[in-house]
Amino acid sequence: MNTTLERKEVKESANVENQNDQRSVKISVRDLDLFYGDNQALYQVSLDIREKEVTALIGPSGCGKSTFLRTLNRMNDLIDSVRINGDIHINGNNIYQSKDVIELRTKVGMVFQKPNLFPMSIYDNVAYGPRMQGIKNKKELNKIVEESLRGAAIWDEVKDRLKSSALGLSGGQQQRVCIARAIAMKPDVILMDEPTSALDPISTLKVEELIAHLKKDYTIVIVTHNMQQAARVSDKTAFFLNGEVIEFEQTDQIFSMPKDSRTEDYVTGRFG
Ligand SMILES: Nc1ncnc2c1ncn2[C@@H]1O[C@H](COP(=O)(O)OP(=O)(O)OP(=O)(O)O)[C@@H](O)[C@H]1O
Repeated sequence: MNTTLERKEVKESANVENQNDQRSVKISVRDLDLFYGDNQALYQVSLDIREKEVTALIGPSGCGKSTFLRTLNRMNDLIDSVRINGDIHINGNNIYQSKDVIELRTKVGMVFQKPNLFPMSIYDNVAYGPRMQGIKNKKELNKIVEESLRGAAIWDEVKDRLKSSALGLSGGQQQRVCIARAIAMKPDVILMDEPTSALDPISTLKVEELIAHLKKDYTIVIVTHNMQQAARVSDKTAFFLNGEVIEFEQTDQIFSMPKDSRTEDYVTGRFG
């Protein structure tokens, strides 16, 4: 039987280097610890997220999934008590050494659990970010808005009501407009924190189809409580428990042949 140390080494090498992976590493996380004041929420997280793949983060409530997701675009910086050790490189740049957090959040977009559109028209919601970046030309904005709404598979549903309030759309439509708003910033990476948990099954299916489509162009990291969803949409899955990554592997392996008994217990519904 392996010692704890040997198990840790096996786990870490599986997390960070898999010879079968052809795609290049987009996000590299090493030895990441995160504290809220005196409480540690993440322990020595090390993993590589590859470009144009969907990576799902699963695990029981409070295990650190959302905390980890938020480290990837420094959203935790907004919380005073947070302290972080370790490194995160995106496209080879150490994001905690860079001063330009706005640029980081442009490149690493985020979609939240509940749609959070502004109380303005559909058009203005999607054009908001590009306008903030200084794009004023009407034709250029029209093009960005149309391409983003098409990219989020909602153009046909809203093209005749672009000037109407975005808040008049259904929850599922609003969530796809949120995705369009993220796409309008031309990100590299899209983070999704339980993006379908407030949606009905049909809207959920549409967002899942959209995720499958988006991964042609974007690297996606998604937190989900729904294990069928992780199995349906993701290429890789990381299982978190008590702030640690217990196992990070190809999704089909996590669900059919997990290496760690704790992963198996979780994916077979024995706890969580
Ligand atoms: N803003 C915060 N201030 C202090 N502690 C926090 C804060 N946010 C999260 N925590 C703590 O960090 C730990 C991890 O929480 P986190 O929300 O990341 O877990 P999670 O796996 O995403 O949970 P859930 O699935 O319920 O959303 C928990 O113990 C939580 O109480």
